[in-house]
Amino acid sequence: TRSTRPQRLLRAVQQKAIKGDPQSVISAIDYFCRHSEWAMNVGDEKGSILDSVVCEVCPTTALELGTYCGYSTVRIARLLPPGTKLITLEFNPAFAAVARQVIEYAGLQNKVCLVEGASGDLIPKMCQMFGIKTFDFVFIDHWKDRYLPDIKLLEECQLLRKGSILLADNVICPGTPEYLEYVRNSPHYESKYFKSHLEYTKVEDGLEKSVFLG
Ligand SMILES: C[S@@+](CC[C@H](N)C(=O)[O-])C[C@H]1O[C@@H](n2cnc3c(N)ncnc32)[C@H](O)[C@@H]1O
Ligand SMILES: O=C(c1ccccc1)c1ccc(O)c(O)c1[N+](=O)[O-]
Ligand SMILES: [Mg+2]
Repeated sequence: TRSTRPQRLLRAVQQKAIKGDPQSVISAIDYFCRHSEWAMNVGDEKGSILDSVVCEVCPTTALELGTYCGYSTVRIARLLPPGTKLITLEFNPAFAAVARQVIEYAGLQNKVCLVEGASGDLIPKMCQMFGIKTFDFVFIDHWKDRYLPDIKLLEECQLLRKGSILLADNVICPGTPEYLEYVRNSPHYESKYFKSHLEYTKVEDGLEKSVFLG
């Protein structure tokens, strides 16, 4: 049977990257997506913005909604100091299986906790599962119609604190209009748009960074 795109992406990592070297894993995936097959990773251009926000926040607790093949998971985890954990949620078992191998190839399995399941079910369990009180940083990159309900859920579960940073991918393409309207108009958030491009294309897209004000 034909391989899947995530499986072909994983093979490219295994053939081109150096085991234990996160940057070479990132470069191998970006090369594959530019020259072989487009895939919905945040990519190198928006990835650099993601890197700068992670470095600025220096999170001790971080959450990622939507793992896919683990590209952004590796980007974030490689920047985290020892002792900090990135929790990443993925409800597609086939994608999760590939992501685990990509994360392990990068040597970052001790900084990442990949949980298989739907964000709507797992977010309310973060406290009991991990003893997490609040998240310093949340990267939002799952299906676009879930962005707004899931940040409202994070608020309800009291998983955000004054100063928590939300960084949302694809606010222009494919677009997340309800989410944007909410974080830009709510008195509980201060938002800023980082203009960029849809991964591996010239189409406009960008990231929205929102600070929770409490
Ligand atoms: C765009 S991909 C993630 C890309 C990844 N963040 C990166 O940049 O490398 C979106 C992923 O979110 C997953 N997903 C969508 N809705 C979800 C949900 N409610 N809970 C968990 N995973 C979800 C999809 O299966 C898919 O793998
Ligand atoms: O929705 C798509 C999409 C829509 C149609 C075809 C392929 C992908 C998409 C495109 C770029 C992204 O960065 C991204 O995160 C997603 N996504 O699925 O979450
Ligand atoms: Mg995206």
